[in-house]
Amino acid sequence: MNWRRFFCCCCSFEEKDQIGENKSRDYPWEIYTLKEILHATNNFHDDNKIGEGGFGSVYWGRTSKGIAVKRLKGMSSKAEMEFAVEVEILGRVRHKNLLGLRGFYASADERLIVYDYMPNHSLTTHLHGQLAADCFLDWPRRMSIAIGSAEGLVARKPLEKLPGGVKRDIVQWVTPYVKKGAFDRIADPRLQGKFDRAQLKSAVMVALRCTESNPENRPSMLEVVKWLKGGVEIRKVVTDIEHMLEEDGDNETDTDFEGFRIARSKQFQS
Ligand SMILES: Nc1ncnc2c1ncn2[C@@H]1O[C@H](COP(=O)(O)OP(=O)(O)OP(=O)(O)O)[C@@H](O)[C@H]1O
Repeated sequence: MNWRRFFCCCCSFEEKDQIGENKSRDYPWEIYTLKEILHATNNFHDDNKIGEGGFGSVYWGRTSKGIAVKRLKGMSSKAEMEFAVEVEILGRVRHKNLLGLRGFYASADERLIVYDYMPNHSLTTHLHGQLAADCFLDWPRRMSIAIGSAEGLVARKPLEKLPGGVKRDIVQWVTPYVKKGAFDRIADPRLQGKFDRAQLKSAVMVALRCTESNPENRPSMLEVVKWLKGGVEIRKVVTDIEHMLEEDGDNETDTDFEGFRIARSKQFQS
């Protein structure tokens, strides 16, 4: 995108188009002008860049508190979807365990999402990114993060079920191992076998229920929390999924999944 054009465009929009218009106060957004965002991020200066995701770059900014601004690249339908999903989901939840959305901006050629700045980075960074080597998350901490995140999603009633479109490749990868009961092979190799097998099995089964193609069959987040905490109903969930997988048969070729697993292990070892 042409920077000069963007800057001019901001000037003309800044008084009218505010970030995260929140007239109804249904959402806990703060109101920013685009000028504030540009000022906070030093006009999206390279020195302020803190990360790069699949849909755009993320910049650190200074307002009264620290903010992180995701600037979506391109205006593809995928980017539009990412913007809508992120604003819709994070806009509805406000919880200490979830990343807070502070606002957003949308104009003809720009989509910006403003979050609280998280000095400890993302979970992905800790699990697979540059902090994976320095800061190892053991099994109890992983379980407590999973439960904490699910609790964060319970906090907001209208968002009882996760939306569809959750990454299918993970489900495809995990299914053959679940069918064989090979839960040890699903675990992150970096845990070196130090995890609670029953908890892992429950967590995987819950994840499978959450990614069922028919949204009606997916559990509410309240159920997810109960099951992850080891409520008695988890036994039924596990049995149901086992039956479902038995009926489904063993259609997949394991070779593809094995390749995926080896590549994943190498990634963790490197
Ligand atoms: N609120 C934030 N506070 C601090 N750093 C952040 C924040 N949001 C994102 N980042 C940094 O920017 C990086 C990219 O984030 P982004 O959300 O764009 O992508 P992602 O979640 O890593 O991947 P994808 O876009 O594929 O979902 C993160 O890995 C993280 O290091």
